[in-house]
Amino acid sequence: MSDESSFISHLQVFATHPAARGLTDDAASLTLGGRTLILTHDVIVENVHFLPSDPPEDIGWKLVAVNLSDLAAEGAKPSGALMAYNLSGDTEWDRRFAEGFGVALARFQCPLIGGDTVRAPLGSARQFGMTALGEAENSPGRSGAAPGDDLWVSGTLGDAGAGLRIARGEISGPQELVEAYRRPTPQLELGQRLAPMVSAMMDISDGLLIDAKRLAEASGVAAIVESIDVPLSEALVGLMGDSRETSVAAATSGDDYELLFTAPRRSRRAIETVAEELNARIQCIGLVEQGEGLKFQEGGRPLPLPQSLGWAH
Ligand SMILES: Nc1ncnc2c1ncn2[C@@H]1O[C@H](COP(=O)(O)OP(=O)(O)OP(=O)(O)O)[C@@H](O)[C@H]1O
Ligand SMILES: Cc1ncc(C[n+]2csc(CCOP(=O)(O)O)c2C)c(N)n1
Ligand SMILES: [Mg+2]
Repeated sequence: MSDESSFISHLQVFATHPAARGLTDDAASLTLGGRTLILTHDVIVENVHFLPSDPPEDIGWKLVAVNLSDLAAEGAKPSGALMAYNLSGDTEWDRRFAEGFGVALARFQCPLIGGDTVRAPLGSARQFGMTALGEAENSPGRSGAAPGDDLWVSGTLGDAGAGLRIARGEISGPQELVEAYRRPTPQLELGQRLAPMVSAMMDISDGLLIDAKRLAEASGVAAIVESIDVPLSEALVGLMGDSRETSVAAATSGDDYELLFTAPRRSRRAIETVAEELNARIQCIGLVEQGEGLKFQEGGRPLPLPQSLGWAH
């Protein structure tokens, strides 16, 4: 168990309010006066979530995107954001961060409604927090996947993981992949449209395999992931080749901020129609079975699970 999951399990003992949903979901779901408020809070830290060399505008954008991605997973429409800022000691850097933060809020129609600003000790790592609030009529959660359901994913995976390696100078490759790392797009509209059709949904922040395992655990089922069906972009295939290694890296690198969801087979057509209407890419990458845990396969034949299924703090 990672330090992160062990710490969350200490909190789970007393987070018994129904809104906490056992701390197993992407966001809290608080019912107030007959309406459902979805709440999430994410922090991003220098050298953990972003690089010191990333443009400050992109870091501001990323803070918004990673939070709104948790709202997307709950099918919520953003209502507002609160932001926690540590002054960096460089006023131009701070201005550029605010610019990117504002551009992202405008793009995803999420008003800034408050926050807090402090000065951190000189030389400490930059870190920023945001609370996002949204409203949802249906918020699927992770616990409703049932045997026989299809397992779906939106977008392409692994682009941000490769982009991070390019940004770090470990490999050279197209800027498009670096952009996927620096400027993820939360799938808000897709999440809102899919929410009434799916049995479970979450966003992929830590990696397809680790997140699929979490979804399966929350639902008390087994998830089967087919490596051949892991959606890869042309840019990624062009750089890394269309191999098992590329699919495994794409399924474990994280930072994708795409949606992972399950739905009964009878909903296939309706799901594809929504994706077509939104011009969104979706791919059926496996299925849900009775049992527990995660199974990884290639062309139907079992593959050993990679040593690391994804990111854990
Ligand atoms: N310090 C904390 N206090 C209260 N709840 C927490 C804390 N840290 C995590 N949680 C809760 O634990 C659950 C899992 O948190 P986590 O940040 O891993 O969310 P996630 O959606 O799986 O990942 P991501 O935020 O990357 O999308 C969530 O319900 C979250 O609200
Ligand atoms: C500089 C740098 N090194 C590594 C990574 C990879 N990474 C860090 S946290 C995370 C999961 C999402 O975070 P959380 O679980 O906190 O929401 C991933 C995939 C990165 N983004 N930047
Ligand atoms: Mg999440």
